[in-house]
Amino acid sequence: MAAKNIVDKIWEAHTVVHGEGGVDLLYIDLHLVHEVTSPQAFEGLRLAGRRVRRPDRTFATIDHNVPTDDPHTFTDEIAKRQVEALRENARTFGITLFDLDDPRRGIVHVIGPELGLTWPGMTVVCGDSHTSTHGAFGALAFGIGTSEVEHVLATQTLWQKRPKTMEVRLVGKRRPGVTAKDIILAFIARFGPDVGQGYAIEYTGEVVRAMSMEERMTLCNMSIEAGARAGLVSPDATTVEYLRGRPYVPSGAAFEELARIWLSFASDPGATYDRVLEFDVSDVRPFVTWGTHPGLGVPLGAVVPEPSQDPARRPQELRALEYMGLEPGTPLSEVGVDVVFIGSCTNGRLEDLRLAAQVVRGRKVHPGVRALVVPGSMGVKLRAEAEGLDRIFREAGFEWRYPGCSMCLGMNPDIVPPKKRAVSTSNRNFEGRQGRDARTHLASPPVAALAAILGRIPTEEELLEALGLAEREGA
Ligand SMILES: CC(C)[C@H](C(=O)O)[C@@H](O)C(=O)O
Ligand code: SF4
Repeated sequence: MAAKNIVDKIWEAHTVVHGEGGVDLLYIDLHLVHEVTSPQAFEGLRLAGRRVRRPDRTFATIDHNVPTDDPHTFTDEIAKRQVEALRENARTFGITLFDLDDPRRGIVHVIGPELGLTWPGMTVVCGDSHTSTHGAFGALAFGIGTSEVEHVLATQTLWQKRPKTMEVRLVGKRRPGVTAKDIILAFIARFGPDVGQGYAIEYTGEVVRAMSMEERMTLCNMSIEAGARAGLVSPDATTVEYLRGRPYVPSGAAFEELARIWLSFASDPGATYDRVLEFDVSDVRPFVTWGTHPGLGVPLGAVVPEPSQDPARRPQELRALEYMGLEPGTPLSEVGVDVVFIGSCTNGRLEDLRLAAQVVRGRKVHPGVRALVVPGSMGVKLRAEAEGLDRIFREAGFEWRYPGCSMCLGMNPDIVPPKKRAVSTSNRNFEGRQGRDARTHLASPPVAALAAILGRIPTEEELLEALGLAEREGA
C-alpha cells in the first residue's frame, strides 16, 4: 500500500461524493459555532424551514464580543443582540451552548481541545479562520464563511477543494527562551505570509515531536498567518495522553480502541507532499514583530529594519513603519510600550500563563503600562487560579479577566487606544486590529510579560535573566 500523509487519509475517509475539479463533498465530524459568524446562518435555516442535521456534533460558545471584566455588562447593542440570537438559536435547534456563566465557556479554539471535542482524524469546521488550531490534534480543521456555516448546519457536509499538501520539517535544537510562538513568527518572517497559500501544512520533525499539545496548537493556530488553510501535526503519544480523561472523551477500553484509530491517521513513513520545506530552529531567537503583518518580525535585541529594496515589498513596509511610528535603525529595546495583552487562541492557555507568570513573579508592571491577562477559557482561568497565577499577575498590577477574544481584535470593550503601542500574544498585527490606529507588536507570553514590567520591548538577555535561563559564566 502506498504511503499516505495525514491530509490524504482524513480527506479520503470523509469524502461523501467526488465533485468536479477536485471539489469533494466532505462529511464534517465537529462543527463549532460562535456568536459573530452564526446569526445569518441560523436565520437561513429558519427561512428554509430546515433543522440542524447533527445538533449532537454542533457546539456553540460566546467569545468574540463578550466584555471580559464582567461578561454580563454588554454596552454594545450589536454584541448583545448577537449573543441573544445565539442563545435563542441554540435553544430552537437543540445545540449545546456554553453560555456566559458556563465553566466550559471560552474561546472556541481553546475549548474544543480542552473539552476533548477535537479528536485526531476528524474534520473540524467553524466560521472562524483560526480553526486551524485544532489541527494540532491531527484533525483537518479549517475556517469557513457564514454561508458554509449554514450548509454544514443543514447537512453536516461541505463542498471543499482538496488542498495541496506541504510538509514543514522543524529540525534542530531550540535555544533557551524560544517558544512555539517565536518559531512560527520566525518561520513566517523567513518564508513570507503567503508561503502556505493553497496548502494544508503538516508540521513534522523532532522539534514538533518534542512539543506539548499547547505548543502545537500555537503553531497550527498561526498557519493562517502563513497563508495556509490548515495546519496539522500527526497524532502521537503526546496527543493521546492529552486527550485521556477529557470530558467528551470516552474512558476505559473504548479509549484504548479510539487511541488506536487516532494513531492510524498519522502520516505513514515515506509519505509524500506537494512541497517540502525544512526550517532549522537552532538559530531562532525570541521574536517580536515591528510591522503590520505577522511576517514583519525580527529577533529581540535587533533594530527596526530598513524597508526592503524589493519594489514589491517596499511601499508596504514604508507604510508599516509610518503606521507603527517607527524609525529604521531604532533598537527595539528602546521602543516604549503602553499596553500589554496576554491571551487569545494563540497564547491564552495554561502553559502560556505559567510562562508569563514566571517572568512577572515578584515584579511590578511599569508605571503607565496597562497590562491584561485574559485566560482563553473558564477552564484555563480556574486552573490558573488554583495554581495561584492570578495572584502573581494581580500583585504585579495586571488586570485578571474573564475569558474571551478580548484585545486580540477590536470587537469588544478591550481596545488599544489610537497611536498607543501594544505588545500582544495574539496572532494578527494588521492596521486597526486592536483598535483604530492601534500599534501591535506580536510576541510570546514571556516576552509580552517582560514588556509590561520594563515598559518597553525587552532584549534577549533580559528575557533569559527574567526566566532564570541566563547563561552563567563557566556553566
Ligand atoms: C470574527 C472572526 C470571523 C475572525 C476570524 O475568522 O478569524 C476572528 O476570529 C479573527 O481572528 O479575525
Ligand atoms: S482570539 Fe483572536 S484569533 Fe482567536 S478566534 Fe478570537 S479573535 Fe480570532
